[in-house]
Amino acid sequence: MSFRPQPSPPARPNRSQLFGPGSRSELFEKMAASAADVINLDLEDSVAPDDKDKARANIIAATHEVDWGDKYFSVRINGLDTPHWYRDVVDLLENASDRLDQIMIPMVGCGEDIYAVDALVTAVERAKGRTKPISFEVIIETAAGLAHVEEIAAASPRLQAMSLGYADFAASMGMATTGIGGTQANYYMIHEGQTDYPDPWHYAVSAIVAACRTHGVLPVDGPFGDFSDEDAYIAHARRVATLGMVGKWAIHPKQVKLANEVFSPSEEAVAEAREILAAMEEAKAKGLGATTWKGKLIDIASMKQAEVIVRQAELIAGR
Ligand SMILES: C[C@@H](C(=O)SCCNC(=O)CCNC(=O)[C@H](O)C(C)(C)COP(=O)(O)OP(=O)(O)OC[C@H]1O[C@@H](n2cnc3c(N)ncnc32)[C@H](O)[C@@H]1OP(=O)(O)O)[C@H](O)C(=O)O
Ligand SMILES: [Mg+2]
Repeated sequence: MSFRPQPSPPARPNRSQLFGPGSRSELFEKMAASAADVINLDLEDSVAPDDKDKARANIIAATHEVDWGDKYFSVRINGLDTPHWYRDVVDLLENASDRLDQIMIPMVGCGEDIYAVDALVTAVERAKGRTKPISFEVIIETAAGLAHVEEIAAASPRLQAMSLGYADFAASMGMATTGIGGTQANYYMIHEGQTDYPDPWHYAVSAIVAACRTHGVLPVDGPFGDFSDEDAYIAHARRVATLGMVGKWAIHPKQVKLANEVFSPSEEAVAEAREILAAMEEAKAKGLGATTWKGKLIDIASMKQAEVIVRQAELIAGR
């Protein structure tokens, strides 16, 4: 370990983030009744330009009128290259209730983007005497965002989570696909007559996870567009969970259950993790730093791996 310890991310469940357009207020009660850990009401791409004012008003009303239970409540504002974002921030911070937990900033390209939003949020919080600080989530969905991912992860103490936005990311990178996440038919290898479909998103996912883990931010996987294909959603979610992501977006309510299942450690995994911890405690008591468990090497690093699983299970049990 470096002399600088790795900070822990916020201790709250973030397995599933259910999205809904701010312009479709008829969905809000259904979203509140869902099993999602996080709610993302949208002011950005799922809201037409002429509907932005109405969507803001709907969301502000929803912070006062809808019972969101213990869900983390987040609103996606418009990008900093639009004329909409400052009004999103000012209207929300001046008029939303304290139920507003988070602002999600899309299309971030550098640390200064976060600085700009932070300055505006801080000014409105002070002016209005808001005592509960608003947290941030950012979306990495441009080439610049990925190139500056670590600077972005370090940009503000408000930052709690970072997502990968597959559609805009693919467009920004000039990727030859219209798919939103998942396997890409043209990204394949052939070996001895067998076709294999590697993961074209692997680098971006791993870069985001590394930046997040370095700065104590939750790494979250973005949308999977084909909401009719549950098996493909699960496959993608399992892959990114293996790489360190803690949760995934749901752009349709049926994806919430899938995300919650994939990002909750199984009973078997938790039992094994506890066994590893117990075996290592026994080894340590004998003055050993490594031992054998089920015919395999385990050591201090195995304890850290096991602790990740046990911590995640405990967080979810408290949900
Ligand atoms: C890609 C980039 C993104 O920005 S993704 C995030 C932004 N997108 C959204 O917010 C879209 C969210 N989803 C929807 O708007 C809808 O789910 C839909 C358009 C995808 C489908 O809506 P539809 O009403 O046609 O769906 P049905 O299958 O008929 O609904 C069944 C049932 O569920 C209710 N419902 C639908 N959606 C939601 C929801 N989001 N939350 C809660 N409930 C929902 C619906 O009303 C029906 O209810 P019932 O009638 O059975 O009572 C990204 O930035 C990038 O770059 O990658
Ligand atoms: Mg996007």
